[in-house]
This record gives sequence, structure tokens and C-alpha cells, in this order.
Amino acid sequence: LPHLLKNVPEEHQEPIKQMCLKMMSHDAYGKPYQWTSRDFEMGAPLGRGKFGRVYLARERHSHFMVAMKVMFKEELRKGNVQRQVLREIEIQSRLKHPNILRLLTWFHDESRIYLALEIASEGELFKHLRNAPNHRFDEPRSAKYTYQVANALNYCHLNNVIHRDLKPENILLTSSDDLKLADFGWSAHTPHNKRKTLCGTLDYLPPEMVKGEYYDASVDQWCLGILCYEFLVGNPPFESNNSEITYKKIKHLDMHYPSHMSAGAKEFISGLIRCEGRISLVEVMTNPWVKEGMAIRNAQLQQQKNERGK
Ligand SMILES: CCc1cccc(CC)c1NC(=O)n1cc2c(c1)/C(=N\C(=O)c1ccc(N3CCN(C)CC3)cc1)N=N2
Repeated sequence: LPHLLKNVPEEHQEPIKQMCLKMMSHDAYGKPYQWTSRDFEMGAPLGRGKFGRVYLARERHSHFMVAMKVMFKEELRKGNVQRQVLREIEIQSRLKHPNILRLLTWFHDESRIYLALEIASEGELFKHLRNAPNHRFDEPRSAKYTYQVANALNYCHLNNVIHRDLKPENILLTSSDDLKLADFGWSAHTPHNKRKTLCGTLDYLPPEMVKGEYYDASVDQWCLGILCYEFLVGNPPFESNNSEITYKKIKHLDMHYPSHMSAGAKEFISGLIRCEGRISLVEVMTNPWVKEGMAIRNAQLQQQKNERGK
């Protein structure tokens, strides 16, 4: 709760506490309060994914705002993804971290499943990447976001979860320029040595997955390297319009660094995009290029805030 309240002005904190007490409350028989869609007023649509739509919604009594993700059971059954959604719910409801989108509660009726999620008011990160000058972020901004994703992934690994589907489309941005890892549909509990059915974008797949070999949590370090490269360059390093070529490039680490990239960034990324001996997530968070970049980004934002405040 404290981290949810951190950005909330004093006078609004009480209704939120009431709502959270209701969430954690139990009736006389110890049964937790059962939420239904009637507890919420549905608002503007925020976005849509393959299996769901997300709307702004407001809890009737506390006026607490949530992002309500609505999925149709029939669609999930047809797409054969019910198990994934249940795993997403089970995993995301347990994870509590400032850079992981909170699943506040969930419920269902005869035809739909509802996930009441934390709001990220700046939406999908990849839209900000595409709209940035030259379709790429500067090094301080890329370093800060890389730090925050590493922090979230490290927390996941400490909780025996690997995300496995890291990409800009699955990351949301808040109004305080913080990232939120969302969409744990492909996450899994470690140790997880089963083969993963290939799906989604190939650009982020590590060599061990491309070759169908066994893999461990370090796949998330590889994906973090690809993500950081995409922040800095605007596209992932092995991208091509032919999946066979993408596979080959991944297997042979056939990539190049554009001239605008600093030596610190290149050296950092090459510590992640490699077959063996990827640097750990803690080493990512203590890397000089990452730490200095993050400090510069936060100082720039503070400067902008002071300017606005004048
Ligand atoms: C159902 C949608 C879906 C499917 C699959 C995976 C995911 C996670 C990324 C999701 N989204 C999801 O779960 N989401 C959970 C969420 C969430 C999505 C969200 N915000 C937005 O989607 C959003 C979009 C655009 C936006 N504006 C666009 C125009 N700008 C000028 C101002 C800002 C502002 C907010 N907050 N919590």
C-alpha cells in the first residue's frame, strides 16, 4: 500500500485506505470480499491486446481508479490460452515491486475475466520509443529504463519467476517516468527446463531458445540486452524481414553497433548479448554506464520539474 500511496495527495489517501481495507477484509465467515463488475464504473478504453481490452475504471465508493483488463472466456478458450491467463494471474498477484504493474484484484462472471490493474498513465513504452527523435532514446534515458527493468527482473528471479517475454510492447510508462513490467502471460516458475513453444517476436529470442536447447533464468539477461539495444538504436540488433535470417543472425551473434553509440554502452550491451557468461542483473544495476546514465536522466527530470515550478 505505501508505494501505491506515494504519489497520492494526503486528502485522497483515506478513501484508498478504505478500499484497500475492503480488499483485505473478510466477512464473519473469513471469506474475503468478493468483487464484481458492479463495484466499478467503466470508463474510456485505454488499449487492446490480442485477448483483451483495457479500460479506465473507478471503484464506486472510494473513487479509486484502476486499469480494468477485460478478457472474454470464449476468446481465451478458442485461443487455448486459459492456462496462461491463470498463470499470469497467479504470478502477477504475488509480485509486489515498484517496476512491476500491480494486479490489485481479479474476478469473473459467466462470460468474462476482469483484472483490476494499476494504472500506468503514459501507456505503452514502445509508442514513446517510436515517437522519440530518430525513434530512439538518448543514453541517460535508456540507462535509467534498463536499470528499472533489471531491478524488476532481479526481483522476479528472487521469486523463482522468469519473465521470458520481455519487449517494449510489454512495458508501460508512468507519469513519473518509471517503467512497469506488464503482461506475465509467458512468465514461468524456475527451474524451468521445458522447451518453450516458439511464439511472438523472434527478435528477443536467445540462441539457446532458437536452438531449442535447455535454458535458465539468464534468458532474461539476454532479452534485457536486446531491449537496451532497441532503446539506444530504435530497432533490435537481429531484426530482419525473414525469420530464417533472424535465426541465423542470433546464432552467429551477427550484429553491429552504430557509430553514435558510446564505448560504455557498447561494452555494457556486449556483457548481455552473448552466449555464455552474461553479466548478472545485480552487475547490470551496478554498471557505471547504467548508474551514471540513470543519475543524469533523473537530474534532467528534476531540472524540468524545477523549471515548471517557477
Ligand atoms: C488489454 C491490453 C493489454 C494486452 C496485453 C498486454 C498488456 C500489457 C502491456 C495490455 N495492457 C495492459 O494490461 N494495461 C494495463 C494498464 C494499462 C494497460 C495502462 N495504461 C494504458 O494502457 C494507457 C494507454 C494509453 C495512454 N495514453 C495514450 C495517449 N497519450 C497521449 C496519453 C496516454 C495511457 C494509458 N495502465 N495499466
